[in-house]
Parts: sequence; structure tokens; C-alpha cells
Amino acid sequence: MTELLTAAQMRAIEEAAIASGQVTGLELMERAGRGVVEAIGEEWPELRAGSRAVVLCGPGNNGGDGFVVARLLWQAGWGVEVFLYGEPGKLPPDARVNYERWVELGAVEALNEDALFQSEANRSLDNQDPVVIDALFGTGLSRPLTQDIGRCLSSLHHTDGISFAKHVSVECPSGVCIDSGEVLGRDYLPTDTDLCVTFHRAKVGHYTTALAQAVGKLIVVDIGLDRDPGADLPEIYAGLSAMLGISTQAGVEEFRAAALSEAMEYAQKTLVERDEPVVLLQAGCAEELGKAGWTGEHKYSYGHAFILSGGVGKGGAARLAARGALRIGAGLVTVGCPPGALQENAAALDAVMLRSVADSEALRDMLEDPRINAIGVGPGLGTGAREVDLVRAVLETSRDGKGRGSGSGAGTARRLVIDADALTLLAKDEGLFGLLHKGCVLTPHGGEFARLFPDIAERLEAVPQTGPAYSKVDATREAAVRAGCVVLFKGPDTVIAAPDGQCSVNAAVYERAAPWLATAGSGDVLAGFITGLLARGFEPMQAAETAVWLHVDCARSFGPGLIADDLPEELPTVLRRLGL
Ligand SMILES: NC(=O)C1=CN([C@@H]2O[C@H](COP(=O)(O)OP(=O)(O)OC[C@H]3O[C@@H](n4cnc5c(N)ncnc54)[C@H](OP(=O)(O)O)[C@@H]3O)[C@@H](O)[C@H]2O)[C@@H](O)CC1
Ligand SMILES: [K+]
Repeated sequence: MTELLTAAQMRAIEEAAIASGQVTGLELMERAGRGVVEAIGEEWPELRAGSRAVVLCGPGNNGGDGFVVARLLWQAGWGVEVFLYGEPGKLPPDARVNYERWVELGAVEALNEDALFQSEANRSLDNQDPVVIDALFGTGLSRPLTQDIGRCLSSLHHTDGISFAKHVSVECPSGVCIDSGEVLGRDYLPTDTDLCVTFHRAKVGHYTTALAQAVGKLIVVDIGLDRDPGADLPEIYAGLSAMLGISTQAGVEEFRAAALSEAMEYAQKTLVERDEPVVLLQAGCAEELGKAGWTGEHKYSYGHAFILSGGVGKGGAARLAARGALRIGAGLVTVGCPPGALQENAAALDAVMLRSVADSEALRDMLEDPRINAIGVGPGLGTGAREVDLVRAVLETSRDGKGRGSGSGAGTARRLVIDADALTLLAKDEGLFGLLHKGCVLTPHGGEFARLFPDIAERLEAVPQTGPAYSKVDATREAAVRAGCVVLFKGPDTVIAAPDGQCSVNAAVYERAAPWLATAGSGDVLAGFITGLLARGFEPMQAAETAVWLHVDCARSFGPGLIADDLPEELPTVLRRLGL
């Protein structure tokens, strides 16, 4: 699993490494700049000596990286032009050193739109478009770009603007808050970037839609922060103790007694109050499926998933969910529908069982069966008075100790997925919302999220003026605490959070892009996948994470032309490929 970092966490990691004597800031900057140059070389091997680069440097250390890139490209035989936004005398120390190193090799012009167009006019003689390197702002962006700088960046991605061959961003496209992926001020679009090179770990914002859509490829460069320090341990401890202000002899001794990794972690935590990590879901999460086992002796050992369906003509969504639950390995799956819809459902279901659910009383009777250990409710359900009673029955009978059927183990609440229409009902009825419990998974898309958590959504929608901006990660975490259960906030950047702070991101971006997944009914299948995994005994957070990862993988495995019905049918191929 990869941990995604915030800007503050990244700063703390760097500061702890520098304070420990493991590395200097200047060395880190050199590695960062070298990493960018190597990434360019690997991405476009055809670009070599004689190619041209325009490097835009900002007033902080991101600009410092830019000066390193300029120097290394120049040394490799490139023609390099450098523009600086800000005053050389105000550059931070490491950036200043690299500025001085560059000015021994070439000129630095003040960055403004006129200067950029003038340089293009000069270049047009040799008819070679440059690689533009955006090293204006990285993790230190604190407010919206000024108009003049916004215009410079905009001129790079307008068809009648400045022509360039490739666009490379150092850390992130400038103007974007790296914690949220938001453009501060939202009055300009991030420049389309062919290659974005970041350092040590990807940051949370790299996996949010707004930023990821602007970036063709993301590369994470190792700048040696994971390596064994190799320096004298006493020096490292002395450096860290001084940084943390641990001054008493006893304090220093205690600190030294910790293993080095613990001491470093402690130092990083002290520098920034760390939440639970934000984890990027990768192939590894599907290994959980393997741990849970895939074949069994008795169908009941893989649980019984129950999906509630809507009335006549409304059953398609529940049938898709049921198919998803069955394919993902629930031992038994039953669809419950109003008596009038039995015929329609019977004609469309084979391996999935069917029960008539006239009203909430009938449902409560049915849920006396303790083998039904997971319920999916919402797809195509309807939002009338009958459905309110059904959702209430599902919630009331599944709470710890209250359920007549207590699920897969004594004292274990029956697990629920609450999706679509059931979310709409929750949003309208505080009483229902109050019945949520830790065995639930809510799966809202943007609109449903806004209905359920209007104040949180409003905060997320507000134009951010300062960094770090409130992010989808922040919003989902807040929603999970309020609901008291797992919330899976859907989108190309799906965020999943639990009330205890666990949080992960499943991003269908970069090499995992699957735009064809935005097809009618795909959310119903996802609800079914989660319900099926809950029936198999997965914990809510683990079920949501695994299901959402497999959902994208099914879409990618099938490819364009996908419709929701294909998703469950593609699952066996994906599982086989995973060796399950
Ligand atoms: N630390 C390390 O060891 C390493 C760091 N590395 C690199 O450093 C980057 C982080 O550097 P950083 O912290 O200096 O932040 P950066 O993004 O350059 O910007 C800060 C400057 O911008 C200014 N400013 C902010 N917003 C503004 C606006 N809208 N309009 C105008 N000005 C604005 C802000 O001014 P202030 O807010 O203080 O007034 C300050 O002057 C990181 O992304 C990576 O690339 C690597 O070399 C690896 C080692
Ligand atoms: K940048």
C-alpha cells in the first residue's frame, strides 16, 4: 500500500531527515532536480543535446529545483532559458545557491507574459518548440496565483498562446494546492501537463480529479528519504533532540533508547499532527480476497446477501447488485421484491433467489434468519412511505444486540450497504440517519453526498482561497465521523473513510483511468460487490476498499463499450489474473 502525503507531512519528513544529519536540503534539491531530468530522459529518449527548455522558476524551493534542472539540462547540451518569478535576493538559501550556480552558466529573465512571447519570437527562427518546465510553486503554494502569473501559465495552454513541445511540472502544476488538488481561487485551469514529477511519495492532491485530469503521467522520484542514514547515530539523535527541543539529559537518553526508525517517526509526528495515513489503493488490496479464501465446502460459509428491490419495472438495479454480490463470492444471494414484481424478477434471475417482501413486517420476519448477514438496500428501491419503513426495518434489525438476526457471529451487527434511494431517504429523515451504525457502508455520489451532508458539501464546494484547501479526503472523513460508519464517496477519485480516521483513495486516473465506468448501473454493481464481500465476512472498510478496487479493475479489463451488466461477468477474469 502506498501512503499519500500532505504537504505538511512531506515537510516534516524532510525536516526530520535534514535535522538528523542524514542529508542536507541542498542534497535533496539536487536529487529532486536530477530526478526531473532523468524522468524527462526516460519519457522522451529522443530529446537529447540540442533540445531546448524554458524553465520557469518560482520564489521558493520549487524554483530551486528549477535552477537545478536548468543547470543539468545545460550540462547535457540543451539550450536553456530561465525565467524567475520573484527577486533573487529573497530566494530561500538552497534555492539561492542553485540560482548562483545557474547564473554562472546562463541568464535569468524576470517572468512575465511579454518576456515569454518575446523569447518565443526569438526562438521561432530555429523552429524548435521547447520543453517547458514549471517550477513555480510546489508544496508551498499558500494563496491563489496573481493575475500576471496566471496569465503566463494560461498562455502556455491556449492554442493561440506560446507553442511548446512538452510540458513538465515539478511537484505539481503551479497554482494547484497539493493537499486537495484544488486550484486556489479557482479562476484558472491547471496547465495541461505531460509529465508531473513529484518527490519521495505522491501527495493526496495528485489523486484527485481536478489535478489528475490535467496531468498525463505522474512519476514519483526517490530522493533517498527512505534510505538508511549511514551517519553517526549519536549525531542523528542529537540533531533530532535539538530540533524537538528535548533538552533534559533524561529526555535525550529516553529518546536515544528508541530504535532509529521510531525516533524518526516520533520526530515527524511531533513536527506535524499526523492523522491516520491516507492510503492509495493498489493491487495489494485485492490480496485480501485471497486471505479470506475463495473456495469453500458449504455455501453458507460465504454468507447470505440480501438485496432489496423496487417495484414493477424498477428491479434492474437490484438485479445488477445481486449479480455483483454473487460473482464476488457471497454463498447465497436473495432479491426481495414487492409481490407484484415477482414475475418480472423470476424471469430475469436464475442463480439468485427471490423472495416476496410485501411490507416492513414481512421484511422483519424474513430477517429473523440469522444466516442473512449482509443487506444491500437502495438501488431502484423507491422513496415512498413503504420504503422508509423498509429502510428503518433493515437498520433496526441490524444494530448490535438489537437485531433478531445477529449476522455472522455472536454480537456482530449485520452488515449493510446503503446506496442510491436509501441515501435519499436517510437525507430526508434524521431518525433514520440516527440509526446508522458501524456495520454500515454508505456509498454516495456527489449529489447524494450533498443531500446527506449539505454543510460539508458546501465547504467542499466553496472557492478555496488559502492552502491547504479543504479536500474530498477531509470531507469524507468528516462525513464518516458524523454518520458513525464507513462512507465511500464515489467519483473517478473515490475516497473511503471510516469513523476511526482510516482513509483510502481509489483513483481511476493515470494508468488506471476507466472513463467508460461512468455508465448507468455501474454504481448498483459496486453496491452489490460490497454487499457480497460483507456477506463473505469482510469488515466494512475492507469490503468497501476491495470492492471499489475490483470494480475499476473489471472496467479496465473489459475496456471501452462496457455496460454495467459486463462488470460482474468480467470479475472471474480479474480474479483469475490476481491468482485467486
Ligand atoms: N524542503 C526540501 O528540502 C525540499 C523541497 N523540494 C522542493 O521544494 C518545494 C517546496 O518548497 P517551498 O516550501 O519553498 O514552497 P514553494 O512551492 O517553492 O513555494 C513557496 C514560495 O512561494 C510563495 N508563494 C506561495 N503562494 C504564492 C502565490 N500564490 N503567489 C506568489 N507567491 C506565492 C511563498 O511565499 P509566502 O507564502 O511565504 O509569502 C514562498 O516564497 C517542493 O514542492 C519541492 O519542489 C525539493 O527540492 C526536495 C527538497
Ligand atoms: K510546479
